[in-house]
Amino acid sequence: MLSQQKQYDIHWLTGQFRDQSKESEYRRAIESGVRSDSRLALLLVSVVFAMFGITDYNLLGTTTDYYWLLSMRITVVGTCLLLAFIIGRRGGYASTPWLHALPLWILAAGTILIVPLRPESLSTQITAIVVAIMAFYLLIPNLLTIAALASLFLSSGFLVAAYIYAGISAGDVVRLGLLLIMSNIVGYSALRRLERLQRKQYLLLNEERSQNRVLLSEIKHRKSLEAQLRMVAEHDDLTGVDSRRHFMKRAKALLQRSRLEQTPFCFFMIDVDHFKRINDTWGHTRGDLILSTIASVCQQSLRPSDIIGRFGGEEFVVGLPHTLPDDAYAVAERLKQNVAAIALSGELAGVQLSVTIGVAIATPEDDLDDLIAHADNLLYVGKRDGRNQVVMCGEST
Ligand SMILES: Nc1nc2c(ncn2[C@@H]2O[C@H](COP(=O)(O)OP(=O)(O)OP(=O)(O)O)[C@@H](O)[C@H]2O)c(=O)[nH]1
Repeated sequence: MLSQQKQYDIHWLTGQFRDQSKESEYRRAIESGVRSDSRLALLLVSVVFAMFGITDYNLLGTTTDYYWLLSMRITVVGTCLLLAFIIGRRGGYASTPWLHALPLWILAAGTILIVPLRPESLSTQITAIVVAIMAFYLLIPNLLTIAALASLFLSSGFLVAAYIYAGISAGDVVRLGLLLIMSNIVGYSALRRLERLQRKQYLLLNEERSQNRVLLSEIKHRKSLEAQLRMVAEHDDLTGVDSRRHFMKRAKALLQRSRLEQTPFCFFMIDVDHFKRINDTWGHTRGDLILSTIASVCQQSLRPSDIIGRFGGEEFVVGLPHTLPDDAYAVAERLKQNVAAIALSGELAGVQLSVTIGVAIATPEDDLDDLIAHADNLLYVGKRDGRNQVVMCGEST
């Protein structure tokens, strides 16, 4: 809890996270944005710095001092452009903050150097220094500490140069110093506020993202739970075929559709013969195994469009949409033969299995309960007549 609080703590003076790993993570996150902002700001500052060469010419003409100033401006602008290029390419805000600090120090040094070369234009330069301080804090994306140090270097360097080369009085130095301190305080406060706000915004965004992630995984988990529940509800857990409830739902829908489309629909009621004897002889566990083997053989004997469910105990039901009576009869026969051909292994080897099947054909008036009743009656006939047979509307084998 304490370390989590530390992670979210922002230093009052630097405007950075107290937690170093969090700070590095933040810097990495904003890296690409900072890179392009830095590059753009350096390009603009270079253009402005170079343009002041015109005022140099107006004031100095083609004197030695002018050429000194010109060389200085060319050096500063050239270095800033080179740095803009390097920062744009690989100016890692997290790993190389000094690369972002360097242009500030170069610009500050260049600005200070103007004083000894153009001491008579000090009043204009004071305005330029105040603007430069603001630009350091606000225009060039930088860390608060870097901006503050470079700005203090600019302010103090300018004051010293003004005192030595422009010959201003000690009183003027104090007045100028106060003005520059004020500019620094304003710039510093504004950037500190910005740094804090950006970090808080970053934290909120991160929090929102992690909440979204939790929510997504929760949704995923619920969906998989739902799927599992549906699977359990819709399937018989011993045999894997449809549960009775699910089968009835599907069969009702298929029957209704076949009635609407006026297509044939057939229905099987399948009962394993003498299953009580199997249970009594081999026990319930082996009985279960036999039952699920029969179910899977039944399922494999059907088309994918047919549906099969466990009606209860050792009884299965099958719905066959789009199936004519003769075809249904053939399917039931094949199913019966496939069950009879099951060759059990181990101690069950030699156990002969068989099923009796009642096949009902849906008439336009029949609902599902009618079909079940018809198939059940036919199944009863088959059982009575010796089992291991298919019975369909009076036909039997
Ligand atoms: N192992 C096992 N046995 C079950 C299951 N459900 C029902 N049974 C048994 O299936 C047997 C069905 O017996 P009966 O209804 O008398 O019918 P039968 O012995 O198959 O005889 P016929 O249907 O007349 O051929 C009963 O012994 C039930 O206990 C089950 O899930 N597993």
